[in-house]
Amino acid sequence: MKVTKTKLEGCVVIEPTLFNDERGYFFESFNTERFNTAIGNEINFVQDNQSFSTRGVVRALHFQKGDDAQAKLIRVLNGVILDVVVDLRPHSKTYGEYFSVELSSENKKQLFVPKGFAHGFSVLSDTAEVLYKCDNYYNKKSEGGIIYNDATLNIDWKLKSEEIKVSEKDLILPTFKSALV
Ligand SMILES: Cc1cn([C@H]2C[C@H](O)[C@@H](COP(=O)(O)OP(=O)(O)O[C@H]3O[C@@H](C)C(=O)[C@@H](O)[C@H]3O)O2)c(=O)[nH]c1=O
Repeated sequence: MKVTKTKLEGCVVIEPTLFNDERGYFFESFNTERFNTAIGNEINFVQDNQSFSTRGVVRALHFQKGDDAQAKLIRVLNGVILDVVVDLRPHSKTYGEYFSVELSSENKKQLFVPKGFAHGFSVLSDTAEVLYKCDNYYNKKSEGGIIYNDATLNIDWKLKSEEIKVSEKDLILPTFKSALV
């Protein structure tokens, strides 16, 4: 497996080793030992989430607060997404910066996002199924978020503004500046 660091310390892109033969392909989509070695930390994933979305959907930008903060490992079963993370760690040298990467069923890339980041994605294919592991359980009371089109972050979701579809819940999220005070 190939592990590539990103400009945001702790966020890494993982590309599993693929075994092709006349039947098709095989790969280990997750291996605790290899994963922990790759990121240099011991992560205990406790919840898997799967979502299906159509082109233009933007699910963003989400995080859980305090003790409920979640590290996530994201991959795509079908389709293409632009996965986006924003560094919310106050003492980080990349605080307030974002990183994006295309994850697809074709490239089989996975993005590991440690605690301390907001996460979201846009759907660039007709449909997309996204699967991600979390190292903490969902807690509605701890949910936090930032509006997807925040002017300070200025995220390029690789979609035309008229095709973007956002949930009612996500449309009323605060700005980056007001979310963190
Ligand atoms: C996230 C989550 C939601 N739910 C429920 C709450 C709600 O009724 C329904 C849909 O929830 P949401 O609208 O929050 O789903 P969604 O907008 O897909 O939220 C997810 O977005 C991506 C980008 C993330 O990073 C995730 O952590 C999560 O925040 O599912 C759970 O039961 N468990 C969970 O872990």
